[in-house]
Amino acid sequence: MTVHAGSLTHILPPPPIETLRRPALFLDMDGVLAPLAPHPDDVVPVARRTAVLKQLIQRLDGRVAIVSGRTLAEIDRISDGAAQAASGVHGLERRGADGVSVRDEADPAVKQAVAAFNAFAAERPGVVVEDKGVAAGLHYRRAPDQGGAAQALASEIADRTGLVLQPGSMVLELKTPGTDKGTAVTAFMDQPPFKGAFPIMVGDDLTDEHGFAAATALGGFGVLVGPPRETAARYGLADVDAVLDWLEAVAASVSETPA
Ligand SMILES: O=P(O)(O)OC[C@H]1O[C@H](O[C@H]2O[C@H](CO)[C@@H](O)[C@H](O)[C@H]2O)[C@H](O)[C@@H](O)[C@@H]1O
Repeated sequence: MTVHAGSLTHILPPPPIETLRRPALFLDMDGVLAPLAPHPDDVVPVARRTAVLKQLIQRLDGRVAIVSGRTLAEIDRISDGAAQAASGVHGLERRGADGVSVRDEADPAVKQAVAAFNAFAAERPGVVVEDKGVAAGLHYRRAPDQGGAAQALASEIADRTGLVLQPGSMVLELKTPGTDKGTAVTAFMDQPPFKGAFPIMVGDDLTDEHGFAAATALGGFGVLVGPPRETAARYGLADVDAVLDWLEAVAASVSETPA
């Protein structure tokens, strides 16, 4: 899917709460449900996040999915197992509300990418490699001066192997081709309990633009978390605390809405 981000010249308004009818929530993890941290392992379960996820899943009859670049195992670790429906590694891993998981077959070139990333990181303190099986991540948040060299390496591997280069927040990922967060949202919306509901994608990264576009195409909207930028999202929230406040308000409002 091609993402056409709209032009943005103003701060986006917060998403509505009381007027939502049968919402389906698609929630990004890092930068949305959890604040960014120096290392991926630094992100740990938090009681407030786990509680609101459980409450929403119950009150929305299961229409809540975490849609992340992390693996399903990482999503489960950070959310304390609260989320049944989830998509990991930008749509390459998917688990429905029924608990059934599928994972795309890894492109064999991912192993080459992991080896090249490990060799790169071995000589550069602070650079972290994440092996996600179907994708490889090269993190330079703790070594920002290595961003240019990391970009050159990842681009060269992508050009040579056909892996998809996915830039993120101080990370470069090389993915098995075929999916993104938009395909994940679309696939969820074709299945119970999401089918026929009003899709809302909440995200912060460029990777989330695919989810915003998919939610919009299916009659819903996107919510951009963080500073204004060119985006396909219609609404905005300032930060993780504002996201959790909004989710708690949605949960409270749903509990008051007659079935
Ligand atoms: O789609 P998301 O849920 O936003 O996941 C995107 C990536 O998140 C993780 O990396 C990012 O968060 C780390 C912890 O805050 C941070 O240290 C790193 O710099 C960020 O890029 C995760 O490690 C990746 O696998 C995800 O793709």
